Amino acid sequence: MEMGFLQSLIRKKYLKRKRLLEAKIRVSRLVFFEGCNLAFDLEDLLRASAEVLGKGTFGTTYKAALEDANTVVVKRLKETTVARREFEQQMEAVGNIRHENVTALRAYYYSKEEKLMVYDYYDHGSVSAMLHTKRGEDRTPLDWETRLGIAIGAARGIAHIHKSNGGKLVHGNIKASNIFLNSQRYGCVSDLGLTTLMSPMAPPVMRTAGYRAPEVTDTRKASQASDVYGFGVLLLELLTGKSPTHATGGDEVVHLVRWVHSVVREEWTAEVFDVELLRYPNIEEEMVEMLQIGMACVARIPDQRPKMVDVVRMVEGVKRINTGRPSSEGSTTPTVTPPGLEIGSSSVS
Ligand SMILES: Nc1ncnc2c1ncn2[C@@H]1O[C@H](COP(=O)(O)OP(=O)(O)OP(=O)(O)O)[C@@H](O)[C@H]1O
Repeated sequence: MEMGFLQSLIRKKYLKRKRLLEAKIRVSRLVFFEGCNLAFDLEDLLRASAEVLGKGTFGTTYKAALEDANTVVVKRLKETTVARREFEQQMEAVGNIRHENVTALRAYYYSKEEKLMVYDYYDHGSVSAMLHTKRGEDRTPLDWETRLGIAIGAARGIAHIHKSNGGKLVHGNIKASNIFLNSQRYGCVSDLGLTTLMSPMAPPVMRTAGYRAPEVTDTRKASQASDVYGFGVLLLELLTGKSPTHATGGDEVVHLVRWVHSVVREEWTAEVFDVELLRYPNIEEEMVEMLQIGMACVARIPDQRPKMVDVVRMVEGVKRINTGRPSSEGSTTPTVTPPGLEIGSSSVS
């Protein structure tokens, strides 16, 4: 539904405080990051016609069409008690990351009442939408090349995040709705660093729960190892075409990681793969290799998961199988073969 951005900001509980909010919001300014060639101020943003893209863990996300014809995405964060200094520090850490596989944070806004983050808009939608929208209907399937590009790009983006800010940065919310396609059709990771600011105390919603590493469910503390787990679930999602948590027809909710384990243990490995992928010739070996990497990333014990920098080499190696390109200079790609995943058991008929 189209509506003025200001209109959406002040509806419901903000209605009463409309005048106060309008006055206060004009005092603070949008803070832009270097290299951002967008030129607008808060007034423009408030005047823009906005469409709600969705409500997520940390707030509501809008697509805002500015009067200068630029379209941006504005994330309006839920109420949080986080102090200005802490918020600004985290925004600086995130906003200064410039990498082709990480969505650039263009600007942010902080006031006591409002916290906004401004990103580029991706008009193809998220990987989640590409994989799951209109299944069973007439749709163009996400081909294997694109899925490989998503995996490689996302891995590179996460690895870059992990070495940023003195190696201390954690994404904290890896999932398909936070991955987009960049102009080279490689994965691009969005929405980083918010868990640090706003650890959600409420139980995670179902669509987030499937990506959560087991240790995060107890401690609520995301880490680089839990990002690796989330990436592993993303790989399994790309391979199976199934959501991280999905219904089987009855009331039962199935977790993708458990489902993949059980299928691989009890049936042919080939049964796990997305039927939409079966039309592409000669990709079986690559899919099995990718499955092995995914399974290694979702190891239950955090210390047993590979580091993201190694995962990058592994997923890049998968692409080389088909292209026949030599592996990178003396690459020491670790090989991982979880039990029951021998290539011989993967006959796709
Ligand atoms: N830059 C963007 N361009 C296009 N669509 C976006 C962009 N950022 C987010 N979206 C989409 O907007 C919707 C809402 O996003 P939001 O990040 O608020 O929630 P989420 O991804 O579902 O959950 P979470 O808050 O846990 O990340 C999602 O469908 C997401 O894919």
